[in-house]
Amino acid sequence: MAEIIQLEVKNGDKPTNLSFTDDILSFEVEKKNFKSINKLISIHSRNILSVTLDKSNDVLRVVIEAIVPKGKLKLKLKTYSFEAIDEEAVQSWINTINLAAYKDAKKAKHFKVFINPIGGSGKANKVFNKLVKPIFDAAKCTYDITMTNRSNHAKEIANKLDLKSYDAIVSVSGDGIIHEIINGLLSRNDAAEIDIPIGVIPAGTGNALSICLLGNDHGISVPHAALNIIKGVPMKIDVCSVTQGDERYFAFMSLNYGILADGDISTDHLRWMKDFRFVLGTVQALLGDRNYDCELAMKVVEDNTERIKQRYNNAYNSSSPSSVTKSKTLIDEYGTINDPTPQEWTKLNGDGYIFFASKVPWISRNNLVFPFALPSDGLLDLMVVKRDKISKTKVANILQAFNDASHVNMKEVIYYKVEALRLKPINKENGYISIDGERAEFKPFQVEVHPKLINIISMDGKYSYS
Ligand SMILES: Nc1ncnc2c1ncn2[C@@H]1O[C@H](COP(=O)(O)OP(=O)(O)OP(=O)(O)O)[C@@H](O)[C@H]1O
Repeated sequence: MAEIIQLEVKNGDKPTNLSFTDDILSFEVEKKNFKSINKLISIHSRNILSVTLDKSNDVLRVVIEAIVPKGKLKLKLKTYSFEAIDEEAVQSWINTINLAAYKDAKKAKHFKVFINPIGGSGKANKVFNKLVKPIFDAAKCTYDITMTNRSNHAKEIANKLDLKSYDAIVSVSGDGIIHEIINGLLSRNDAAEIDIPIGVIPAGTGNALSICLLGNDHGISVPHAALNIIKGVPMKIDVCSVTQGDERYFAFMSLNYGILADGDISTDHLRWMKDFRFVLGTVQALLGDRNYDCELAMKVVEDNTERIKQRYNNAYNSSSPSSVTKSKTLIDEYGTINDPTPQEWTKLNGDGYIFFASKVPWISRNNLVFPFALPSDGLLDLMVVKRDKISKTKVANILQAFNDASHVNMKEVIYYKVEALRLKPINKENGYISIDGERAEFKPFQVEVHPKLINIISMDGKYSYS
């Protein structure tokens, strides 16, 4: 039986116990508006931000700051305070609980925070002050804030930042600022030695990385994301280098050509329509019978959707990580495909509807397009839907199926695991190419995956697929 670590305290005049067992802290508090009725509070150690001893006003108090569930999906910050009886016992109890609460993660981290004031339709600053700041303060974390004042501002600062002064760089915006931070870090002279992790607060319109880290339900929840930054440990992710003409830059999410890129980028001016703009843009592209003829060359490691699925199942279903330490090694153990034997550049010429390569499983909320994407297998997942013998209705069905990833069972959807690819649109002067969700120049591009270049903060040490 697990050891119960108990501390006797007083709640008002009444003696009571704070007990900790099996990673759960539990105690009784009076029910609001019902003085004589108690309710049991149970808090998992990962939700405890800090336990401290308050000696002000000549009374010794144990103060517990925690993030507790509010309804099914939300979390809220709560403070509990009890009068301590024995100073020596309380100090040793507090040390034990704080150790259990943080495990491998560093306590009281110091962050460099970037807030994009135009991110998420101008809400990012309010999101930080109202939701993130109280949680960081309760966890005794400190921070220097930069409000970005132009495009590439975060990139320029990340490029020159004294990285030794911080435990993590935190982005309070959408995926665009994360893209900038990664590009700033990887264009430094000391890029090869960088190990500072990036923490993600979803405060933009596109928050795909946060959804990948925390799942479809929690990925846009700011308290979940703040907790993940406080309690998480670095998780390595692959980054792609993209060459377009003379330019070279880095992408951490996706490269997209075809109706999905058109649907996203061509409707950028219709942001007020929220998610509906993607539907509208994609339908327009479908009905407009646009042509996506291209030359696609790739270094294929795996070209059979069934085998790709099997490898994914081996990676994620054969072991269910129960702690941060165990899950941290899961990616290293299973994330790399054994004996990759890349074929020569395979060429796939022709017209199609979708040419979409990604390092991340979710491209947006409710769109699990790449359920086999792994953070650090050194490979890009490429999805191709060819035009041959496929109706427009079928294409619409495929798009709808992204919701529950059932498109992977449709024979028209082909997946490849590739180390590198080159895409050259043909018979077309203008069109849309989207890289990390932003419009890129309409030019041929070449992509290569670099394994484990960047660290992202994660509590679970893996992406979420649900
Ligand atoms: N003060 C600023 N004014 C204008 N643009 C800015 C400013 N600060 C940052 N940016 C730019 O805003 C872009 C969008 O940021 P980000 O993607 O993080 O937020 P978002 O709300 O998700 O935006 P989007 O809707 O474009 O995805 C970034 O690429 C960045 O270059």
